[in-house]
Order: sequence, then C-alpha cells, then structure tokens
Amino acid sequence: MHNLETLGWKNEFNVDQENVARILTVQKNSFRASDGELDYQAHLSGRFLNESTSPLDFPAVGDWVEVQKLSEERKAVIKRVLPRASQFVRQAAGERTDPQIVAANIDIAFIVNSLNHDLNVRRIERYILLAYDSGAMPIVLLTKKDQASEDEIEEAISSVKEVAIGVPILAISSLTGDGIEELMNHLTTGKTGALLGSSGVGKSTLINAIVGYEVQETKGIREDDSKGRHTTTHREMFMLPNGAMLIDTPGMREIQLWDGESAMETTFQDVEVLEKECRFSDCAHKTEPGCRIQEALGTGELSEERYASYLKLQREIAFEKRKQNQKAKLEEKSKWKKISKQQKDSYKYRAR
Ligand SMILES: Nc1nc2c(ncn2[C@@H]2O[C@H](COP(=O)(O)OP(=O)(O)OP(=O)(O)O)[C@@H](O)[C@H]2O)c(=O)[nH]1
Ligand SMILES: [Zn+2]
Repeated sequence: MHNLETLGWKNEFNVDQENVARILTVQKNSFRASDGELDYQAHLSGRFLNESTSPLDFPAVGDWVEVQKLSEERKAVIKRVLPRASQFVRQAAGERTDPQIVAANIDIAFIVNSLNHDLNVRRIERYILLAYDSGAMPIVLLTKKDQASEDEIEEAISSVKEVAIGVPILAISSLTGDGIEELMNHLTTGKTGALLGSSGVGKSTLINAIVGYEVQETKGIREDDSKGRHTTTHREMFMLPNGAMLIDTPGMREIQLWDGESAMETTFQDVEVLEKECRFSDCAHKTEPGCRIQEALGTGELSEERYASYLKLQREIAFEKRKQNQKAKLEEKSKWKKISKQQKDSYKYRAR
C-alpha cells in the first residue's frame, strides 16, 4: 500500500529515488525513517554537527531526507533534509530563543479539542495562526462527541466558528466512530495530517480508531481523580490503511509563537477587512470618531475579545521578532569576537 508516492513524495528534488526516505519518529538523535517499503534506523551525518546548524536545519517528523543506506541491515545515514513544503514551528519550551519544529510537510493541521472540557477559542485561534503560518490547512476537530448533548455540540461549533473563519469544524467520536468518515474525506491517500492539541483530548485514541487496532498506547482516565493520563511522549507518524499519514504529537500545554506575521491576515480576515474599511489610513482605531473598528466593536459585529486577541498576537509576534533579532546580533558579535581572537593569536604566533 505504501510506497514513496503514497507517502506524499513528489519527485522534484533531483535526488535518486533509491536514496529518499521519510522521517517517522525522532528521539534525541535517533531517527526512524521509511522508504515506503522498509523502515530504517537512521543517524545524522557529520555535516549536521556544525556549530552554526540551526534547530530548523535538523530533520523532524514528516521530513523527506536524502539517505545513504548502509550495508548493515536497515541502517542508514541522513545526508540532508530535502526542502520542506510546510513546517509547523513553535518557540522551544524554556528560556531560550530557539525555534522547534513540531512537524514538517504537513498538508492538514488538525487542531484537536475535546467537547467535554472547556473550549478555549483563544488557543484555537493561536493554532490556526500557526497552521496557516506553517503552510498547512487547518481543520478544527471537536472530539468526544459521545459525551456532549446536541445543544452543547451546536454551541461549541458556533463559538469556534467565530474564530475559525473558513476553517472546517468537525465533531467526532473515536468511541462510536461518528464523524470519522467525514474526517477521512479530508485525509486522502498521499496526504499528511498532524494532530495538535492538549494532553487528554483524544489524539492517540483517534489514531487507534482510524488504524483499527492499538498502535498508540492510550491509558484510561483514572476513576479516582478523572485526570487524563499523559501517554504520548514523542512525535510519531503513522501510516493509515488508506495510504494517508497522520502524525501524533504529545499534548502541548502552551504553544508559543515563533513567527506568524504573514498568517495574521488569513487568520483574522474579519478584523483585517474592517481595518481596510476604516476611512483613516493611519487610524489607531482607538478614539477616532467614525473609525470602522470602533463602530464594529460598538455594534458587536466584532467582539471585544477577538479584537483584543488580534492585538495581543500582533504584539507577541513583534516581540518575538525583536528577541530573535537581538539574539542574531549577539551571535554575530560573538562570532566576530572569536574570529578576531583567532587572528590575534595567529599573529602573536607568527610574530614570535
Ligand atoms: N468518551 C470518549 N472518550 C474518549 C474519546 N477519545 C478519547 N477518549 C478518552 O480520553 C482519554 C485521553 O485520550 P488520549 O487519546 O490518550 O489523549 P491524547 O490527546 O493522545 O493525550 P496525550 O497523549 O497525553 O497528548 C482516554 O481515556 C480516552 O479513552 C471519545 O471519542 N469518546
Ligand atoms: Zn479606525
């Protein structure tokens, strides 16, 4: 069923097909890759160990890589990462200013939320922004449909609709199979999807339901405290029976933006249209009489929360950008310091 084509391979990189594989899992510096027929245990070639290699240059789940297969059975060396069609990037956890690739070459970013917990539309908004920024199409999945009433489902869908303009919203249940067929209409042969969302929303259970058997270990909710157990610990790509791929990711509690500037327009189409309609080209949209944004806020056409969220994300992106520029400057400085020290040292040596 799976060969390079069904894995989504498009032969546009000018690499011999023999030497192409797709990354299925990453654990530290150990990779599992598939050429569509066989799995390979792969490791990085020396060129990745260069000091200046950015985290974005390393292979991630979903990447197409050029490999050199070794004579040792099912071992390979990764020579390079082929250009990505899309990459889902977030700010790495912790204090550092580093990007982290959640998944590469994703066609559809499934933003997964559970119907039996509080829906956080602000978080969904953020994920949609990241999805568009990555180059993937977002789809919002509302899981555990079997645990919500018709009214609750309708209410959830309508509140998500307000922040997910033009984005498909599907309510599904992995328990009853309700809605899975509709989901699979999107995830067709050769397509790659990624499941993104908090821990316990049912990502692994969904993969099991699609694959039809237990591929991802899931643990039941403990009855005593009804907390979902954290189960997924690393990203992994699964091949589905229909020839599509689905990437499971560990639950992400917070997702910090890395970039997203270019995706703001698509994510906040409603706000941007109003801004363009404003007759003052340099309007701060605060107190100007006759301002279109103020008018829309007044009539409720645009909700205060949505507008506040728009401004907040805009500020956040600008802040990240400044931080990244600052970091780049510091790195440049330390590089020149090093070079000038080397030059001095070599001069001292020659002078002696
Ligand atoms: N009733 C019901 N329960 C579900 C459904 N899907 C998942 N669950 C339950 O929700 C709990 C968490 O599901 P998981 O699939 O482990 O959640 P996850 O999103 O993979 O969580 P992490 O791996 O921690 O990121 C488990 O107890 C599942 O049985 C569903 O459609 N209906
Ligand atoms: Zn205005």
